[in-house]
Amino acid sequence: MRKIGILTSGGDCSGMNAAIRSAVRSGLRNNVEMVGFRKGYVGLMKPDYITLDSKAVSGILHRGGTFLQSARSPEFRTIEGQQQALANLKNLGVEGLIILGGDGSLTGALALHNLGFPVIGIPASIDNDIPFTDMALGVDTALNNIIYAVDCIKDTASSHARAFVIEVMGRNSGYLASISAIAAGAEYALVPERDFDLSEICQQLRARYEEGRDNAIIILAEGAGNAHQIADSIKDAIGFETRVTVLGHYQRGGAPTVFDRLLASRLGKNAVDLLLKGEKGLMVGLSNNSIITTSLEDVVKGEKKPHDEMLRLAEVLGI
Ligand SMILES: Nc1ncnc2c1ncn2[C@@H]1O[C@H](COP(=O)(O)OP(=O)(O)O)[C@@H](O)[C@H]1O
Ligand SMILES: O=P(O)(O)OC[C@H]1O[C@](O)(COP(=O)(O)O)[C@@H](O)[C@@H]1O
Ligand SMILES: [Mg+2]
Repeated sequence: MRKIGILTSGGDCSGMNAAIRSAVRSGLRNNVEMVGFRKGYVGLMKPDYITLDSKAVSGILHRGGTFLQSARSPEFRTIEGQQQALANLKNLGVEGLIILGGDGSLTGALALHNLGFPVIGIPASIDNDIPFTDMALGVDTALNNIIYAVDCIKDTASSHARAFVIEVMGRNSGYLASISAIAAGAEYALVPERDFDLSEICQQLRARYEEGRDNAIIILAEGAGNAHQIADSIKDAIGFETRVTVLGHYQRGGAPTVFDRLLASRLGKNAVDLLLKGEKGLMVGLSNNSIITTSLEDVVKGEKKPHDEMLRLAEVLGI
């Protein structure tokens, strides 16, 4: 293989830059020309690309976001958009493509694979909603961002005897909410995967209040409800003073953690190795601290299940 392309698609996350750097350096070491498409599938369809030499990827390992930029592209969902991308790849002499992104981007990767183009996917989304990898890129950094914010909010919640509803991202996944609730010692994690009874929660908060515990942290996954409505319900039911903090895109940026830097470096290199071995239509992932591969078809069909042990742990801790 003489030329490999790489792109970052969907919601950005910390670790994307580190993965690009690793893939580029691995490719160059094998005398492969590396090109980066800008703004995900948008750049693939235009085409908008840059040649990536070793210098182009220096100084980016520690930076959040993606220097190739990312985008969501409705046009790429159409067969016309995909054919356009394919034609550009052929014209440019690109023989393999590495796609970093979440579940949507990997569905796009499968579409290219099904059209006969060699593709390897790298799971990258703070939502951690991609099956066949314990962790996607960016999840660990996002969790650390959340924990820092929750620790800060806990201080002021305690000073003012308030209940805080802290909304975290995750689209339809409660992963960030449940794991950060465990790690930050929150009182509740409200997630789409588990039904909750707000009146029961209010009763429990009142009982805690009567015991002298006059502040609480409720971490709400964005897909599980409306933070302001929940805070108002708590206030109306028990008179507890409430505040809402929506952490928003703060969660997605910042210097990647050591975990994300290492995972990114491992996945980037492995993606190149696979293409050079003639493998295609696969996603690289992490399982039991080893790099594994799964067909993109299984990834797209699969569903990420909440980890039983974590659910039990949350239960034992009363979250
Ligand atoms: N079913 C699909 N077929 C082809 N491309 C898709 C499909 N779903 C998503 N994509 C492409 O992937 C992009 C990113 O997907 P999205 O779900 O927004 O983010 P993420 O990849 O982070 O989950 C979309 O804007 C679209 O271009
Ligand atoms: O950045 P946007 O376009 O506002 O999208 C926000 C969404 O992106 C995410 O941060 C990441 O999701 P994806 O990885 O699927 O793109 C979600 O948690 C959130 O719902
Ligand atoms: Mg997604």
